[in-house]
Amino acid sequence: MTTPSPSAYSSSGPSAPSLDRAAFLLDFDGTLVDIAPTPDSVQVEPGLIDTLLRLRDLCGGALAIVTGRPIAQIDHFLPGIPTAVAGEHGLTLRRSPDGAEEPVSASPIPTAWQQQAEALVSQFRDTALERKKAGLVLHYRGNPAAETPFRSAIETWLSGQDIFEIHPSKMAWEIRLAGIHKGNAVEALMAQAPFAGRIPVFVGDDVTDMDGVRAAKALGGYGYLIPDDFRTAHDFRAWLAHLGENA
Ligand SMILES: O=P(O)(O)OC[C@H]1O[C@H](O[C@H]2O[C@H](CO)[C@@H](O)[C@H](O)[C@H]2O)[C@H](O)[C@@H](O)[C@@H]1O
Repeated sequence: MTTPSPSAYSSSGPSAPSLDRAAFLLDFDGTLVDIAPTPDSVQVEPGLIDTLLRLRDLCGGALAIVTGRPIAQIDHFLPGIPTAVAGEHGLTLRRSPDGAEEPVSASPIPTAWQQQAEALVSQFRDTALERKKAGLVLHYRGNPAAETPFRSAIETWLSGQDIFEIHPSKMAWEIRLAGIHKGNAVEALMAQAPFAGRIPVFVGDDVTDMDGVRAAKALGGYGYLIPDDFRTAHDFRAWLAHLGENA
């Protein structure tokens, strides 16, 4: 597939296809919202909802959020906004606003790991355990001294098995199912209406987003990372607002 030629929307910032041909697949934390001290304390900037709604209309509904968070959290922060949501780095998928989250047959995290994770975070102030469908996150943003002990504990739990993997996140260590990544979600969404036949534009900020970038580019689209392609998440959101305003 050939790379599409950019349109006039690229006047400030990286190139994008014209909105009537584009599909947007966007990361949440560090991209649509700034990184905050805790997962619950992120702030949706005034104007972002209007920007996303305008964009969704102008690109025929082809707007998806592809996040590491559970889908329910995107519903909380961006209620009714995206057409589709892929959660937990591509493990979970809801293909349409009124559709159901697709059932996932995945191994749950062993109870022993969950119990040890609870005990571990209780030993380090200002740390947190986040539970997911088939994973967990040990957050140490509030106490960086926990980084090494958290990693060591996870490595011990994971040794001798290949169902789960450790992944670095921003001031957090995550356990995920092996083989799950955002690239799968991009491919799945781009195969269905209203995304199919459009040019994917994926934007993210973290290691987990590199699979989304690769998948979008492999489909003949665009993949951008903050801070490589946009200096900050704020710059990215300004670019996004510009796309909507000039259509
Ligand atoms: O794929 P994303 O939408 O970027 O989600 C990645 C992870 O984001 C969240 O954690 C990160 O953001 C928090 C809020 O800014 C921050 O406090 C934390 O230190 C970061 O690691 C979320 O909690 C995770 O579940 C996501 O996987």
